Amino acid sequence: MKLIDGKALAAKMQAELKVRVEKLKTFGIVPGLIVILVGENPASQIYVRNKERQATAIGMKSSVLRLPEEIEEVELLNLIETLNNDDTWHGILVQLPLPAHISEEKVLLAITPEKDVDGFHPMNMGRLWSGNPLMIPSTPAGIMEMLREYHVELSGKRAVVVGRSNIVGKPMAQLLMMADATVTIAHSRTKNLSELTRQADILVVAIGQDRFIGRNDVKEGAVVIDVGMNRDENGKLHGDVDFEQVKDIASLITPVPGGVGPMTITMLMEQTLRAAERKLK
Ligand SMILES: Nc1nc2c(c(=O)[nH]1)N[C@@H](CN(C=O)c1ccc(C(=O)N[C@@H](CCC(=O)O)C(=O)O)cc1)CN2
Repeated sequence: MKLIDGKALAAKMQAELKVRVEKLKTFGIVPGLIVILVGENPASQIYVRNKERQATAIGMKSSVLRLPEEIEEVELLNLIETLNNDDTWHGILVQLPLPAHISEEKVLLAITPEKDVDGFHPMNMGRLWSGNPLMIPSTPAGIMEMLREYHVELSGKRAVVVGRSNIVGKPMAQLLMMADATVTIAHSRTKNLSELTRQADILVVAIGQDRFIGRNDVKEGAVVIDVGMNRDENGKLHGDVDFEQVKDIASLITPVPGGVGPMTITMLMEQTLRAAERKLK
């Protein structure tokens, strides 16, 4: 077994992004990312702080708008509209999850697709599925970078994605398909799931269930990517894959923490930089 070190790859990419940011600044463009956080979800607060820190560390302009939990949906939509028209910001993102009284669908639709660095706007999702992406959701984009970095051959390989969310499962499947893998999407209602996962050369698990995939669900030599982040009663973080059971079966495996997570934020920086670089064209 070899570990896929997401933390190390993210650090390497950040150094490369910093160079690109400096270059863009010589053309008078300072890439800007604005993050909107509604409420006080403790995990979201950490992710948002990390996004701001990372953006600043690579030389980008960054700000976080912290809004009260009880903000009205219309107020949030108006704010997004103002940011859509503000040239300071090349990337706008709304941290998820949102409070229950706010429609996630309406909010994501309000962000102009050119600034939607999360790639969650239906137009960006559609463009990805049409094979002509503008913005790609950060988690699957980061996974593709990891597979590239570790020279994982995808063409003609059997990939199984467990999870069908708009944020990870669906875009992941499409990116793997664009790389000529033969892709199956499985989910919580899939019958005989293990039969499917055992056929996977590349297994991506994003089902949100603690250590859901074990020894008997993985083919010998498979590449296993774990998107899960589940905290146990002691606060210890576990993936959707039982790392201890699977580590000696897989040829490559991502740890949790230190695998997919760090790449998610770095790919967000990359998308923001790309959005700013488009201003040159
Ligand atoms: N607007 C968005 N909201 C959310 C997204 C997203 O991509 N866009 N994804 C997640 C949260 N998320 C980024 O926002 C995120 C989650 C986790 C990590 C990470 O680095 N995890 C670490 C472990 C952290 C810990 O100890 O808790 C790791 O895996 O090593 C980065 C980003 C939902 N919301």
